[in-house]
Amino acid sequence: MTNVISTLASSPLVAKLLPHAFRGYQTYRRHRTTIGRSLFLLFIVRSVLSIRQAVIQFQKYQPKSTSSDPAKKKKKADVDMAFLKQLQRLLKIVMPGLASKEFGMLVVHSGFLVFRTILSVYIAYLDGRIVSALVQGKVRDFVIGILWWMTVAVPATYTNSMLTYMQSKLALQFRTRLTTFIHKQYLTDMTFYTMSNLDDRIKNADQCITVDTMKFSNSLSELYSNLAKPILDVFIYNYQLSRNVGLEGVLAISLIIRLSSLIVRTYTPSFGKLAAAEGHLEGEFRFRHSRIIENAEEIALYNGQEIEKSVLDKSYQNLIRHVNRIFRLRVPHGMLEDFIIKYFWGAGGLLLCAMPVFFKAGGGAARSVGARTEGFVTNRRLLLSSSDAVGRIMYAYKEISELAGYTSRVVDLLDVFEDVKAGRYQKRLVSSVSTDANAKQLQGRGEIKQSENIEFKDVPIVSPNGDVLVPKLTFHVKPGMHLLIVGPNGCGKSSLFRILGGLWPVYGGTVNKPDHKDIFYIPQRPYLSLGTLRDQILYPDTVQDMAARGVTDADLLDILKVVQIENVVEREGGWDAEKEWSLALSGGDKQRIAMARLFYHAPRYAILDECTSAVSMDIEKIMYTHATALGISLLTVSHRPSLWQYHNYILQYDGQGGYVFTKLDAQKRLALQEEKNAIEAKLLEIPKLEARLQELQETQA
Ligand SMILES: Nc1ncnc2c1ncn2[C@@H]1O[C@H](COP(=O)(O)OP(=O)(O)OP(=O)(O)O)[C@@H](O)[C@H]1O
Repeated sequence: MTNVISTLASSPLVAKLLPHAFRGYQTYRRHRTTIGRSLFLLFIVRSVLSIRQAVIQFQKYQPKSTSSDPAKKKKKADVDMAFLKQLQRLLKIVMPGLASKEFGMLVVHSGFLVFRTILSVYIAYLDGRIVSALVQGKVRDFVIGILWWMTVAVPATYTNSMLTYMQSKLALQFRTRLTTFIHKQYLTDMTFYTMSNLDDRIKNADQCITVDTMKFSNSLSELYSNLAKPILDVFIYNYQLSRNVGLEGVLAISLIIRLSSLIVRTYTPSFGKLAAAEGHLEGEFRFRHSRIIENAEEIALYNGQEIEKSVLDKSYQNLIRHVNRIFRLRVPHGMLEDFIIKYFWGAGGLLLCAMPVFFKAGGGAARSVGARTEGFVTNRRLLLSSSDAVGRIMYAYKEISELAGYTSRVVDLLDVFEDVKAGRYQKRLVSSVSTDANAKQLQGRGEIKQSENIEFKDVPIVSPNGDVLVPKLTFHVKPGMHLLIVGPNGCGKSSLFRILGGLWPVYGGTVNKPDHKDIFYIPQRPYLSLGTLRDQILYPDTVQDMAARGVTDADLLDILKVVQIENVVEREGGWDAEKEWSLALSGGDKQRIAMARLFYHAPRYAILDECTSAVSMDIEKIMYTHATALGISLLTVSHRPSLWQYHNYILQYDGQGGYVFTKLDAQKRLALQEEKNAIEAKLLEIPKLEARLQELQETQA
């Protein structure tokens, strides 16, 4: 090392450069304050520019909104009158009245808040007394002060812990009220179905119900603590301060605080809108994940990982791009906020505390050193607490904005509930709707009447996209009739059942139908609920309903014997076994369980929508003959010719909006069967003809 230095020192280049370097250093020493100042100035200018840029960037950036209404889009999630109205609406739900448990908890919470402020003021005076005793060398006063300090710590720490406890309890209580209310709305009037199938506004109701309500409740409860206490603090501390240092000083500093708060508010990005948009993107991301779990088997068999991964990645990228934007916006905003709250107000506060020392305010200049020290320490503590309180109020603005975001998401959900319950749907319609006739049809409303029989009179079948599948449908089913419904794919066969089940609106004509419990529906992929094996047969009845009907496990086993699946009880571990039944049972097992469910309920009418596609012909025969023997009238959708023999009426769609509803007598049945056989034979010919055509083409080439 020494060698290197001596070699360098003796080098001619260094000898040449050294005088320049020395002169440069001398210049720097002479101007170092100027350089320092310039660098500092540069830093300030750079910071201001970056804040400006962030604000411009924020103004340019508008988070995507789900609403199609431009007026709504503009208003959503801002801290304004609309927000206050929305909040008031939710407050009525989470705190139903002055006699509610939540209001009681709020009063207790407020009591703790007041008590803590009183303790803080006392601690400020105690601090002043202790330091004053120290400065004056009064040992006895000092020790007494310390003992009091330790004594006050007991109620102070208890109050702090209770405040945290009350805040969490309140959040939980709010969430419970809101979730209970939402569940009631969501699971009545088929709202869970209509809002996802007939309306486009909320795509991820699960996210809104689970995450957004939780965030709203936490945010509301936090906000109360973060706002109520500082507001109280500001009043109490400022009152104490004005007594100690004079009202003018407190007024002057309050004015400075007010003006600087205005600056901070002006440059605060709309965190509410950003939080609402983040919630929306989180929901989308989660929804895409849940789709993969739902369709795992199909995706795996298609080997569709790559495409699913790209869909997930894209959704995640959208989310983190947005979150990153929020982070970037927070940097300059945090700087501005910190600068004003901690440094600018801090300097103002020191000036205020110095007033009784340098001037006559509060009789300060004439007092002893001990009294001046006591006054200064007390005032400074009061002031620090006061400025901390004002700071909290300022920070709370950001929290209010975020609360506005969560509020708007929850209120949007409630609005959609109300709308779909009243039959007001918002869905992007397909092009065919633009014709006048279709648009008119969508505005109309048909009649629904209670009846013993099922009867459609001039009822249009219209899909949620506004496609008119059948302009006017007329048919009926009475006890003893068994109706077969046939037609090409997508012509509206299952849609008829959706209208009958009350899922789709009746846009015209009259629908006569019996009570909901008299019509039982079995789809191609039967729904299996969470619960025991027994629950699968009873669904939607409960074990209590089963007992009330006088049905025993032995009766259920007899039903399973009819569909030849009684071994499932032993195989799966008894009636009380609980599993994810949709995974545990095969396609055929599921269809047999669904049939067993039908036999247990034995309704007046059964809708069988391709529900025997996975079982053999023998089982199919048993199912149909047993259902008929139980006196159930069947409405079957099926492409299987083997099923025709069990029906005596047919509703045949032509796929162009037309249909035929007629008796299916033996002759007609035979004719239809022959026609079907002929078509199937022709279809079988097609591959042979294609192969021959290819042979000929190859020979030609
Ligand atoms: N929830 C929905 N939202 C929008 N369109 C729908 C919805 N459900 C069904 N449709 C549309 O309604 C039309 C009729 O559907 P439907 O299920 O009644 O056909 P289908 O005759 O039973 O056909 P398949 O024989 O293939 O089961 C289809 O074009 C379908 O795309």
